[in-house]
Amino acid sequence: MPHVEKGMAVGLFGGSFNPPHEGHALVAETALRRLGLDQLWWMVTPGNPLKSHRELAPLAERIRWSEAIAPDPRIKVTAFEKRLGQNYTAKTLERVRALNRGIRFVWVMGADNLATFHHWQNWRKIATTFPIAVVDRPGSTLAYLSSRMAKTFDHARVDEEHARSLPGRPAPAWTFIHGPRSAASSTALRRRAAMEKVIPQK
Ligand SMILES: Nc1ncnc2c1ncn2[C@@H]1O[C@H](COP(=O)(O)OP(=O)(O)OP(=O)(O)O)[C@@H](O)[C@H]1O
Ligand SMILES: O=C(O)c1ccc[n+]([C@@H]2O[C@H](COP(=O)([O-])O)[C@@H](O)[C@H]2O)c1
Repeated sequence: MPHVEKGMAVGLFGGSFNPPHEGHALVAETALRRLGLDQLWWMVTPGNPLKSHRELAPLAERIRWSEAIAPDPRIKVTAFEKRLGQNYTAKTLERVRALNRGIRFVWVMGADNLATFHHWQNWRKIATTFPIAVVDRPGSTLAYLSSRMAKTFDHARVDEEHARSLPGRPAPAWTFIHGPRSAASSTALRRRAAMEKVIPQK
């Protein structure tokens, strides 16, 4: 895990990054700025437990691509979940907390994940242990109206005006951050790359 100093505010941004793109970079920069973070850990997962791994590029490549797209020194690209030998976020966060007392962590994710968050292993435990920042994504702006997580923890929603206070808040506490958006997606990039293989571009 990256080195941290006591009292720091650290965002945890997990993803497949298969491949990483400008949308991810925008989420990272938005989280750093709006949450007032000292660091953002860009956590490349060995594999999302809910997604097929058929098209998943090797971890080493996803790390290398991520480092190239995230030059801000506050962004720490890491894949420590692989070393922990598991890919469930609740378990990862338990380890992160145990090994980093005195750090103010926030889980950061795109709004599309808000809609499916209640399918994650021990999702209530995550939401009652870590503050959560949800960053807007085209197509998922209204996810907070219908998602089970948002409904369950409606009482714990923090106005985005107070987003900077999120790292210090006891969970449950979550906010939805609006701002510049990017429609980029890894699926679209993989499709384009596959097309270019079939029809080589000049
Ligand atoms: N364009 C985007 N805007 C906001 N959040 C995003 C965007 N793209 C990805 N994210 C968020 O970044 C994290 C990592 O996403 P992921 O690596 O799965 O990218 P993806 O483009 O959604 O991939 P795929 O298309 O393969 O599902 C997730 O929390 C996701 O919600
Ligand atoms: O723990 C789970 O059950 C779980 C289910 C789905 C996704 N996640 C995590 O959510 C993060 C975003 O995943 P992804 O594939 O949308 O980039 C990544 O860190 C995944 O490991 C975790």
